[in-house]
Amino acid sequence: MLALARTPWGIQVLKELTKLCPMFSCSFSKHSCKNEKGRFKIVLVRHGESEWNQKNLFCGWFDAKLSEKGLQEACSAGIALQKAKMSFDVAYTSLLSRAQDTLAAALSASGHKDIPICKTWRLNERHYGGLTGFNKAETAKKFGEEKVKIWRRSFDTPPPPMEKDHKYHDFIVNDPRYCGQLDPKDFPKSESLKLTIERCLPYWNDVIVPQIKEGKRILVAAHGNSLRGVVKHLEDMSDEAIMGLNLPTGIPFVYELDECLKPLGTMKFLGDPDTVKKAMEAVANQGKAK
Ligand SMILES: O=C(O)[C@@H](CO)OP(=O)(O)O
Repeated sequence: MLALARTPWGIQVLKELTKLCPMFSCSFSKHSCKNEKGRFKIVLVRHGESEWNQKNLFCGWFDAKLSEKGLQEACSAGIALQKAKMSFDVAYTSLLSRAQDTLAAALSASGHKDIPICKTWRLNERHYGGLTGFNKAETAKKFGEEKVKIWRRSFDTPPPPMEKDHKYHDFIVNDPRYCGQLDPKDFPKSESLKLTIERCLPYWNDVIVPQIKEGKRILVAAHGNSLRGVVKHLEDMSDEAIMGLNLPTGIPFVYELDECLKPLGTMKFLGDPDTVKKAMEAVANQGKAK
């Protein structure tokens, strides 16, 4: 079976078989399913509003802090988790403060004390390259809304690269939080959603998935685009469909997963549907010229 999976035509055969019988992929996945009948659950949350979200700036790997509203959103996320009676054994987040601070506030507001927290650059926001620090509405005015939509939401068109003389280049590349995790020569210069998924998925598959399969209750606090990557993967969304997804800040969403980690439906937000809808539209509209 493994030999088959190593050849391109073998991968195709396995994909076709998997479509016919989802259990097939489960039985031959790297980690076998522990709970044959049961369902798994995973909770994901985009960080609360950051100071750069508030100013409508492309942020990416710049370490913007939470705004006051963002901190409140994070606390409300925790209260929503508590109301939904969600408890967690382990949490995952990025190396960026806005995600870590959201996680800390949400855990504390939901009454969690001292659960292990794993931090990885692989859950960072997508790198916004040369656009980092620019105002989204002004960029749309300059280059057109269509171009900005492609930079923000297309699957595989990365924004222009961040050159060495970019205002924020050295802040990011010399940031000590990456020491031991990411070699300066491996720093992205800009990332499309496709590239974001390529660096995020190995962590998802190798670290988070085995924990889900062990029955661990997991909370992931990350970013608009790293989470869009996870959602695309989980829901097997097309490159076109994912363009339409804008995640709101600070509202947790839950996936129920079957024994093969396929979602049993789409994401369920722990929030009032009208508020969620408006918050998603507001994120989409950030790229409109004012
Ligand atoms: O600026 C960013 O890093 C992201 C998330 O805030 O923005 P966008 O929604 O435009 O991808």
